[in-house]
Amino acid sequence: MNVFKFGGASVSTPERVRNVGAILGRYPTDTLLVVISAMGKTTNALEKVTEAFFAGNKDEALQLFEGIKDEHRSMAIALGQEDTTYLNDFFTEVEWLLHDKPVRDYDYYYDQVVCVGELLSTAIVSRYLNDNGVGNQWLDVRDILRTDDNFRDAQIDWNYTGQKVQELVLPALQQNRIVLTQGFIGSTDGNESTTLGREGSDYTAAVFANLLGAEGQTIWKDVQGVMNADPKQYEHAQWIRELNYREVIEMAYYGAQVIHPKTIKPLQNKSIPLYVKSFIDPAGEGTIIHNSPIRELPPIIVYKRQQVLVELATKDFSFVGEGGTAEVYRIFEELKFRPNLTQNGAVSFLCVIDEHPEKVEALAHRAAQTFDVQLTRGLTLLTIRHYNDGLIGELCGDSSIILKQQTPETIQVLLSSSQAL
Ligand SMILES: Nc1ncnc2c1ncn2[C@@H]1O[C@H](COP(=O)(O)OP(=O)(O)O)[C@@H](O)[C@H]1O
Ligand SMILES: N[C@@H](CC(=O)OP(=O)(O)O)C(=O)O
Repeated sequence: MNVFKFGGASVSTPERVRNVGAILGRYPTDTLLVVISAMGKTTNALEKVTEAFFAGNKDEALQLFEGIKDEHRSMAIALGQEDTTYLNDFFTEVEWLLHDKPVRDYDYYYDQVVCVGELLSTAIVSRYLNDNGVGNQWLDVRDILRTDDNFRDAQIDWNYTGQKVQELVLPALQQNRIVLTQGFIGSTDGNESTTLGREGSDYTAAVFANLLGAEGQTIWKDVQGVMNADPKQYEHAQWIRELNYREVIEMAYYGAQVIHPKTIKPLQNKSIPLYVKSFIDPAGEGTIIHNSPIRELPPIIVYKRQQVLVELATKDFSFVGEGGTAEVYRIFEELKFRPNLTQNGAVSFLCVIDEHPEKVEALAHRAAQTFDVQLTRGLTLLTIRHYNDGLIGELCGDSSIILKQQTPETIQVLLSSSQAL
């Protein structure tokens, strides 16, 4: 039994959906749980619908949603489906909500609207596959994956979900060999939809791999495998044949956008190998990620752009100390926000955070009760694991270094110019 995950890029066009069929055709006897994300950039488009609705712009929200409906209908038609009425139930679920006035918080509405992206993509792909000789059963993951009601960052109830996997997923796999379901979404015990955090479909796949005791999980992407840097940001990026869980969890933690950081733990806990393979070249070797030590790794490079340096200084020249540091972390916890880098001084505390305007403002506002606060925006945080001096010089280029932190394994450099490579 294997778990496959197809991301938004792999189902973004009719050709790519057909390609998913061709990839599944390469595994004619395997039992496969297939987790799929929303098509292309649908999640971003649904976020815009939620924003308009919550801002009270009902007509705009409905109009934006009309565009999403059209795109999905066109996709279904391009895949040879004459009757697209089976999509209407999903559309209606969202439209009912958009006709109301918002009375609950933003995150709740976000999850109720955004979850439809995954429901639509899996419904369309499942039907296409069934029509074209790849028999499969579609499951609504919200009947299986139970979470708490921490909307937009819902936490999984592993016991309940494990029971449902036994009751619903295993029999479906035994009967139909291929089961298709949604990544990224779940549901509370009150049947409210939830989401697991952006790019959370990798994590969904890992949760199922863990609960099913899968032989392996494969993530199908538009790259050859995991590279030592994002090839869109660094032209000399090299493919890495083999990695271990520890290395990947560190890469993801520092911001490498290739695998969702939560994905590794459920796999590591059951020693399930993770394969990252190319949906463009499915016969290619890809990358295998497992538990064993890897002897030689190239430098691994991660850029995080749009960073903000927050300088907190005590107002009366007293030490920051344990109390001040604890206060800063309390604020981070309240805001559900994590610093990418921190540095303690005697009377100051520095942190580097993502440019998330509302959270940055809230952080500055809360911290100003205790500290003098200064913000510097538009910075780039460069992290290199297994670094060497030549590479640091090359990557920092002409940018000035504002902050540096170094261990024998990892160096992090905050650069003044977002023009840095
Ligand atoms: N270290 C890396 N190795 C490979 N790809 C990376 C890496 N870091 C970032 N990426 C980016 O990840 C992209 C694929 O991920 P993504 O677009 O999120 O796929 P999907 O949403 O379909 O799962 C690649 O096109 C590449 O630009
Ligand atoms: N559709 C969700 C979940 C996801 O994981 O997508 P992708 O696999 O395309 O990164 C998102 O865009 O956040």
